[in-house]
Amino acid sequence: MTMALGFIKKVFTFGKEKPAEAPGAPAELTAEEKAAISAESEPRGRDEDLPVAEDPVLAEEMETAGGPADDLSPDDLSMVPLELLEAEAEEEAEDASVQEIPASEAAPEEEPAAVTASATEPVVPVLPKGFATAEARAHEPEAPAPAEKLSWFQRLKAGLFRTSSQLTGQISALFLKRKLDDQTLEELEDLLIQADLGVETALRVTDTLASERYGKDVTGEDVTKIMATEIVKVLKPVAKPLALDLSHKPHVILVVGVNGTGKTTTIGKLAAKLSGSGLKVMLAAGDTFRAAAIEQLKIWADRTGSTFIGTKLGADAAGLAYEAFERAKAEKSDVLIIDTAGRLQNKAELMAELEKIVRVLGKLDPDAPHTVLQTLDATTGQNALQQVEIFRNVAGVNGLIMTKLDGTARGGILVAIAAKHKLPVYFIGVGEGIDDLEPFEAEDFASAIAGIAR
Ligand SMILES: Nc1nc2c(ncn2[C@@H]2O[C@H](COP(=O)(O)OP(=O)(O)OP(=O)(O)O)[C@@H](O)[C@H]2O)c(=O)[nH]1
Repeated sequence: MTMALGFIKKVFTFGKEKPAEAPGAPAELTAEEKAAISAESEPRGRDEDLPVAEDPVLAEEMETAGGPADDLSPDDLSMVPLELLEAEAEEEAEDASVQEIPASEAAPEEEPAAVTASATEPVVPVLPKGFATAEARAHEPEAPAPAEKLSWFQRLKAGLFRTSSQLTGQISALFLKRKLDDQTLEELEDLLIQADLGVETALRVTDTLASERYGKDVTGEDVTKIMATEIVKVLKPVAKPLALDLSHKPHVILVVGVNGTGKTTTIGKLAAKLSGSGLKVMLAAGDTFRAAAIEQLKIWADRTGSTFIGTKLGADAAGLAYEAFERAKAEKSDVLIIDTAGRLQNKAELMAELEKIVRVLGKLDPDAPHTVLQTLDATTGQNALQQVEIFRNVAGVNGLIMTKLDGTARGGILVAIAAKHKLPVYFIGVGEGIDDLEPFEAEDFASAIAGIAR
């Protein structure tokens, strides 16, 4: 209970205190750590420091592992405008000008609340906020204190400032001294689609508005309120805690997504939450494509007190995943999180690798991987919608985490993704720090996009 309370304290004091770490570990990357992960482009040979996994899968299996899932024909795949997506992503990254955040948006500094507990009480793992046991999904700690909530919300609002300021400015201009008619409704629909919210949500907003206010005067504020309400309706069903079935020992989480979307960092943040609540966590470096990714995960394992398993650069990722699962079972780990490569540059290889990982895990437990999480970079806009399409078909993604909602995010796309895919969104990333991962809250997100105070 001491540990559980300790963790709850960390969740409740989010943004106020140093992150949960292994004793003695530094809060930020040290110069050595940064140096260790900086040489990412240089391929290297066998890493003597890392445990090496044998490949339990026959070479011929690998050859037969290619090809898309049933509902994704090769034609579908060739239709995915990959080069276009990548070019778009680069363009978007270049375009993303840094927004100045008003001083009033700054998060206030607060002192963490003191929490005490008896050291003699038995350790009962209580899952962190944002997780639930399979039996009791609703088991969550109490709501955070209002001041803390404000701090977290301000960060999200700052991240979505670009989206909200542009959108609310355009909406106000549109409805300046104009009645609600077909013309304004059409223009509003265009604005909402341009903000990445998707056609479905845009139509929800205009339909509601038309049914309530057609022919009447409306203000920009009226419209943004209705927009926020409709966004909540889309997001609420997908804002769920990540259910862990700890009877699996381990519950296996496979993390997939395009490279650079924040897989490794998110794994580190998840590991911090889970190990901080007393669970035994193992991290497996299944991104064998990049030396820096292996090193980076090892650093996260050290920082979070998790067990690390890696292999040499270029080794078979499925072999590593299989060995990690065997070892996690033997060591009775509660949760095994497997990192993967996300290079979309070679779709066929990526698909073959991900399919093979899923297949070999299934040899040890037909239900594994129990969770397949995809990370999405909030700065990529429309691109993210197609990424979900691809990885859902290839790896059976059953949950999402959106990262980088702290910078110049284009968060509207999460609404379009929720409307289309209806996949649970478990967490959102709001920074590079170890505790910059928050459970996804529909109302907060909708208010931040609509620029509404909460
Ligand atoms: N600002 C911000 N940066 C983030 C967030 N999450 C990850 N990053 C940064 O994004 C960059 C890429 O993150 P990684 O975790 O390496 O991404 P990855 O998907 O594992 O990338 P590969 O290893 O290349 O496949 C790093 O510089 C992270 O620090 C976030 O929520 N906010």
